[in-house]
Amino acid sequence: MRPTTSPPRPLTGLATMLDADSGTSRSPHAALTGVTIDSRNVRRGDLYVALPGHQAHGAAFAADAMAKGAVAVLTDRAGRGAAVATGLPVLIVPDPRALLGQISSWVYGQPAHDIQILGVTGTSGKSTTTFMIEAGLRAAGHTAGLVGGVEIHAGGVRFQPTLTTPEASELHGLFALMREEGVSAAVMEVSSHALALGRVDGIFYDVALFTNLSQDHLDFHKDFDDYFATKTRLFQPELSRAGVTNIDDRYGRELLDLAKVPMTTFSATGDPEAEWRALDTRLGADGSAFRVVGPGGVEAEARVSLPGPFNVANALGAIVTLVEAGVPLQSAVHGVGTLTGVPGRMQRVTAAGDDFQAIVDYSHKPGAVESVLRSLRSVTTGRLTIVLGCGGDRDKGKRPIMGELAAGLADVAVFTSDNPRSEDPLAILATMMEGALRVPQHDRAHVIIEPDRAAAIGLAIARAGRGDVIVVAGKGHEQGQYVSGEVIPFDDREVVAESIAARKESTESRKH
Ligand SMILES: CC(=O)N[C@H]1[C@@H](OP(=O)(O)OP(=O)(O)OC[C@H]2O[C@@H](n3ccc(=O)[nH]c3=O)[C@H](O)[C@@H]2O)O[C@H](CO)[C@@H](O)[C@@H]1O[C@H](C)C(=O)N[C@@H](C)C(=O)N[C@H](CCC(=O)O)C(=O)O
Repeated sequence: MRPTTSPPRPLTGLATMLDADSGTSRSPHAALTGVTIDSRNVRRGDLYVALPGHQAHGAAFAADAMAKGAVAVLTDRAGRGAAVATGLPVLIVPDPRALLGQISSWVYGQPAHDIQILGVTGTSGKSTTTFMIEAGLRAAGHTAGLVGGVEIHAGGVRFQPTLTTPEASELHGLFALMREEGVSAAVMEVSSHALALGRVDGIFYDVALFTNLSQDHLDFHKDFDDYFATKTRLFQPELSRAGVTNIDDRYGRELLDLAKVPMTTFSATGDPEAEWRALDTRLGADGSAFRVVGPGGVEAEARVSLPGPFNVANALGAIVTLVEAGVPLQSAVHGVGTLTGVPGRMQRVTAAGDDFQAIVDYSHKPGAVESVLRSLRSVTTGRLTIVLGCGGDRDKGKRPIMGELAAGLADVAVFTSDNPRSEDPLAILATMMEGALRVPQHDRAHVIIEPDRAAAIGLAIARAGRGDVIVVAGKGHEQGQYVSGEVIPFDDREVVAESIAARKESTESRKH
């Protein structure tokens, strides 16, 4: 699979004549075949949209965009000078980002109108649920598409994304690519950044799903209320036809009062108030079985091949979303049950014969860390070890919470670096330790501080005993570590596999 900062594009954009008069343009008309906000990704025929940013103004790259073949520039007053200097046709508007979705949709020939689109929002479970929904769409005979933080599937084209929800210019290009690939229905993760920044403008969701909400992204949102309010925007008639919500989650229940589209409720704990419920749930180490009961007494036997109660909630949310989108219940249940794994989500790295389990998981938020530890506890016969860190230059409030959860729920907690960015890793770990110390000593995990992530993983694997479960949390499918402005190649799954091999080698050499 191709990792990319420059995603594949549709073969054909809609060549459209743009009337623009910059006063200095060489040509008053330009044929547009694409849109991009990043000069590094410009293709011949693109409209380059120069946006103001945190580091720079996009207009600073307008000349670069022109050299790569951009045929016009859309920007704001601040970007005018540099944009006009290119000699290209220039459009000046007060807020170019506010137009990005509609313009991109128009340039690519409104591809999102030709595809049934389902959206998934919430703090945890978005990626796994989108993979489940995609499997259900396929089971119902759709050529399916998927857009999310782990992978993008546009029919036969698959690649790795840079954002959970792409910018609007990229997103409409993706839907155009999907249309070319014959995709009839697609599911996508909708992040709160996307809703706040208008990345999904010009998209209409047939059904939108809310999974749950817990503390995250407070570096971007003013406070938790702002984070929740942003999520609720998806459930307004401008963006979606219908919604599905998890009423086991406090915010999923509150959403019922805030949504302005018809909502369907579900509960994985069998709450009688929910329209759809999971009953007789049987949790197992490799997955769970449960009975889905819906309105009018409809029911089906469901199976999810991913462990933990949170995957029962993900599966039920996926099934209800599929049914609301017109997929027959039996196809939805069958499709969801066929999913056997999502890269970097509770991904087992140890082999069947190993006497301990090593799992890599993307959990990097308090809610996710808590549910991963609670569900792994139920399948651990030995000690439960977690290796985790907290990102630098991001939501600092979650650091002590993560430290407290790890120290309170695991037997061994190894605190290590996870994208320290510009911060001192030891300073981040010290704040996590403050949280760990809130746990009374007799209940507290054995806490080890090792800022070198590879050494931390190696240490956890070397100490593993029979029946132990080691979860390496935070990175999941990601393949880099952000350190002081650089991305250093790092894949937890590879490092875990290498540590297991090193452990085997040292056991063998001790035998001889
Ligand atoms: C912190 C943040 O949100 N940054 C976003 C922001 O970057 P910025 O303001 O720093 O941009 P900048 O570097 O100043 O550049 C200004 C403009 O010049 C353009 N540029 C820049 C350099 C160049 O050579 N050529 C060029 O054209 C840039 O594309 C940009 O439009 O504007 C960019 C484009 O407008 C975004 O892509 C970028 O998202 C970054 C990559 C990011 O990491 N965002 C994260 C936080 C995010 O969106 N996360 C969510 C949620 C994840 C989840 O919960 O799963 C997501 O949906 O992924």
